[in-house]
Amino acid sequence: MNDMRLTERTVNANDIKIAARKVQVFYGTTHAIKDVDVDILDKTVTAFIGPSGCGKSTFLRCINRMNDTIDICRVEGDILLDGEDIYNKKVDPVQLRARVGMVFQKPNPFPKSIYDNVAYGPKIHGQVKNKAELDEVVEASLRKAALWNEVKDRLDAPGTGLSGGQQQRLCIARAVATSPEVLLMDEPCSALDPIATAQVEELIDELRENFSVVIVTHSMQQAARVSQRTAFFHLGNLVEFGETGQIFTNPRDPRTESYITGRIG
Ligand SMILES: Nc1ncnc2c1ncn2[C@@H]1O[C@H](COP(=O)(O)OP(=O)(O)OP(=O)(O)O)[C@@H](O)[C@H]1O
Repeated sequence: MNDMRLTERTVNANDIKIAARKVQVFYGTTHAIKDVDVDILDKTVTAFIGPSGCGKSTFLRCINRMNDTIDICRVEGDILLDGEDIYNKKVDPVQLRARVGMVFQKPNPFPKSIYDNVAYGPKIHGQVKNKAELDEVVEASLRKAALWNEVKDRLDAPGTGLSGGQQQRLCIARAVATSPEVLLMDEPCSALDPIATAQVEELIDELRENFSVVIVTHSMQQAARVSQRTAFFHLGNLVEFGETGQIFTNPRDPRTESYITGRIG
């Protein structure tokens, strides 16, 4: 823990982007998330930490309704994006996911070219007028994901032919291409080497200039490096939520302290 570089950055925007209230999640009879209230701030990186199985990914998936795709999963309570209930019947989950993008633990590029992987979202959401604009979005997104230099000469090659780390950066480029307001990242660096991890962490820091990032991570060093706020989950409960520096240096709950000092997990 000594090499942990605690984030000194202050939170600038105090706007609440996502407000979760009394959120409960069940998989059949398994009660995976219990009464979670949390405010995710705009232009802020929020880290979700906690031992395996505590519900981090489940709660993350509530924020863009990815749990809708799991038959036995039931979500209760309210999740508001800019004050609007994302579980309202009028909300189209596909539109929601353009606003609340997601990067998964395992890179999952489409079986398409590198170019088409990134171009897909802006095209289906009608965000570009012509090929020149699309080219610009593709290049800008690949640059943001620190992948442009490695792929600029082979944009027509299949995305699935890239290395694991490159595929993950391609998925990040795909997610940022629609200019989401919120980006959810579920252990995005677990398939990356230290260099690519550092690039992605840098990218996360840049992304928060424009929107909110929520990252699930098993690495407390990573949480400390990239986030301004940290939420500690344990057995489906949100035990503690606050400024990252406070959570790591002065946790209020003994369960948080045990986890960050390596006694549970
Ligand atoms: N698709 C599913 N079907 C049934 N139960 C599930 C499903 N996904 C998760 N669960 C259960 O929900 C609980 C929380 O799991 P979740 O994957 O959200 O935890 P996590 O904190 O992200 O874990 P990890 O760090 O290991 O990824 C666990 O008890 C898990 O077994």
